[in-house]
Amino acid sequence: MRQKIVAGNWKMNNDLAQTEDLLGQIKNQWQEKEGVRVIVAPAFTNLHHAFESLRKYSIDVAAQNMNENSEGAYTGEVSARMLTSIGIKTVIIGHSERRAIFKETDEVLAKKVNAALENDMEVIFCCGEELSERMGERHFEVVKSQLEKGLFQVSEENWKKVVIAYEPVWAIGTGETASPEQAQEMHAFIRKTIAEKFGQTLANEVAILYGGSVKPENAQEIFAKEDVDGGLIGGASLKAPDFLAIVNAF
Ligand SMILES: O=C(CO)COP(=O)(O)O
Repeated sequence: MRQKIVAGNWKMNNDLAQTEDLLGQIKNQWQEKEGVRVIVAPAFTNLHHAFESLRKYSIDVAAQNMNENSEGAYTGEVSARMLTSIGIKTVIIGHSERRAIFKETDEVLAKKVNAALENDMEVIFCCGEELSERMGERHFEVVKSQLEKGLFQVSEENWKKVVIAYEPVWAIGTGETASPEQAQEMHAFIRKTIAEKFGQTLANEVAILYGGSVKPENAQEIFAKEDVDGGLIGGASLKAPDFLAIVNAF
């Protein structure tokens, strides 16, 4: 469903005490911002704590990854059912770090998306090109292919549970953001690509977030763009004042 979203991807940061501390700061300074949905994604070990801690707040908790299988001999992995059993209903799938470091292919990501949706979870599906691909003017082609191979198997009915995050790899953790115009251009392209396959009405209903060095200083001009429905925030989501300033940038 199209909505404004600010999601914090904490990545592999924060042990339990640090998680308690950051959540405490967020809660202390929390003022619900009408029309903006806020999500935090701590590491697996802290999901249960975060979910319980935020129960009385309108802040959702997401996982950063999950395995595509339902159960079995997959040492070290976590299934959709394990997540839903502790209240987690949203999962980030296909982050560029998962693709690059953990070699997750489009095919595996498609299976993860299906497994999440079968378990009635919401998916935040990440896509985005690397610097060499942008320099070679292949960025549209790359993102289209990621969407087609990883996401376009989703039934029309299930699109309600899909959020897309466009995260150009060259802008992640580098301090370099895509310009608001570059973000808008790609977001419009993503919406057009969805419209071509599933129709404009459905495409208009999909929330598309931007991620990559979003900070309080640049959030407002990025979020002001027509096809940008919010942000997936890395580094700045680890500091409560910065994260909440980004929420308030809407
Ligand atoms: O990868 C990101 C969010 O998923 C973005 O990270 P940064 O905001 O640290 O660039």
